[in-house]
Amino acid sequence: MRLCHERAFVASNTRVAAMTMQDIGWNDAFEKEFAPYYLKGWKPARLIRDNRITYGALLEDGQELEVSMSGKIYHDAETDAELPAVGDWVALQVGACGEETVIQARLTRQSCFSRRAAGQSAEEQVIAANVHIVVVVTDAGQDFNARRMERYFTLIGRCGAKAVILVNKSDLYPDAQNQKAAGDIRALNAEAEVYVTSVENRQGLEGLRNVLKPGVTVALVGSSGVGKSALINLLLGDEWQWTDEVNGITGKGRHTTTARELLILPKGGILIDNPGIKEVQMWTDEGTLREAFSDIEVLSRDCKFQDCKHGSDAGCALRQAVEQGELSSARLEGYLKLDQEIEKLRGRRTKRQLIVDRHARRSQQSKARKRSDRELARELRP
Ligand SMILES: Nc1nc2c(ncn2[C@@H]2O[C@H](COP(=O)(O)OP(=O)(O)OP(=O)(O)O)[C@@H](O)[C@H]2O)c(=O)[nH]1
Ligand SMILES: [Zn+2]
Repeated sequence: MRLCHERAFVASNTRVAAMTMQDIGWNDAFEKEFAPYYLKGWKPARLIRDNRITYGALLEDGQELEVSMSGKIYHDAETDAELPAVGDWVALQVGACGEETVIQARLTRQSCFSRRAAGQSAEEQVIAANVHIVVVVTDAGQDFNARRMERYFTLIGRCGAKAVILVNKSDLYPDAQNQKAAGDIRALNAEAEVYVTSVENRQGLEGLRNVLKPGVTVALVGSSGVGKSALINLLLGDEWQWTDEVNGITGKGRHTTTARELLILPKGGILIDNPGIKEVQMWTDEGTLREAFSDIEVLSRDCKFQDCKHGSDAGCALRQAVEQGELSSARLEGYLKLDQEIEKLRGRRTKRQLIVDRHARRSQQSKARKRSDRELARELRP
């Protein structure tokens, strides 16, 4: 079968063209889940671009296809979060000449990096699916914000990914300032890998390079202007110079931050770049909140009253810890604010659930009505 709308993904970059499914994130669990789809003649592919109506999908043979969702996938999804997203593995029914290639199924996500959608919606927004590592880029100056970092950690923890933090632009700040920022970040999350880097001077990047291995999917996030694009260009650029094939990966030369993209790095690793994320909004649950602030949770057991609001309540252990310098007041404020936010989120989620339930009931009723109409019509048929 010849494919019409296929585009060579990496036409003359032999190193990437020789990649395997594992190089782009495939593993045994996906293989097992895919078994019934092989029987239908469907092909596995990873979504590398979200064009809203269509998606870019990368197939085993290195071909990139423009694909669309089947009606079933669209209608079965109760929330946007269930729709295919960049990083998802899907089953494609590849169209013959002139026919569309259609996503017939989405494989179970092994992890999912998501946030609450902007605006009033309580709906989860998937940033990237099947992510192993989230790299947060920040700097020790203007961008540094421990509260925001806490939020990143909450989201990353919920996703089950490893956190790698780059305190970038180190060439612009005194070493002590860079080290202090890195130390503050480590204090928030002992498991995070924190590196002081200068993309400009190509310094401090060994740690990141070490986690970028074939098959490992990395999502790159951070405020605007912290150096994400510069970093991507560096990671891709090295190899581009090697291969003399500057347009090999994106087909348009240097990486541009216009759409969500999944990039296969020439030296191994899969990078998902999310230019859209200016500020991480929370999509989380109480459990994750408690985990992120487990030290405060433990402290609060010493509050005199079990329902202590940690405000002006008498005998508040948290306030006392702040007074004694054992807990930073900013961190306590962050904790209290997150709590409020989750309350609000829960309210919106309940409301949304009601709407979904009502909708489901209505469509059940209308289906039942249609069924009984059909039965009646059949009975009345001469
Ligand atoms: N001095 C210095 N400048 C850097 C460094 N890394 C990046 N820059 C510069 O900072 C500016 C912004 O970097 P970008 O890579 O465009 O930032 P970004 O995170 O991709 O920003 P968005 O695309 O808006 O999300 C550019 O002029 C970079 O050259 C660094 O380590 N040191
Ligand atoms: Zn208290």
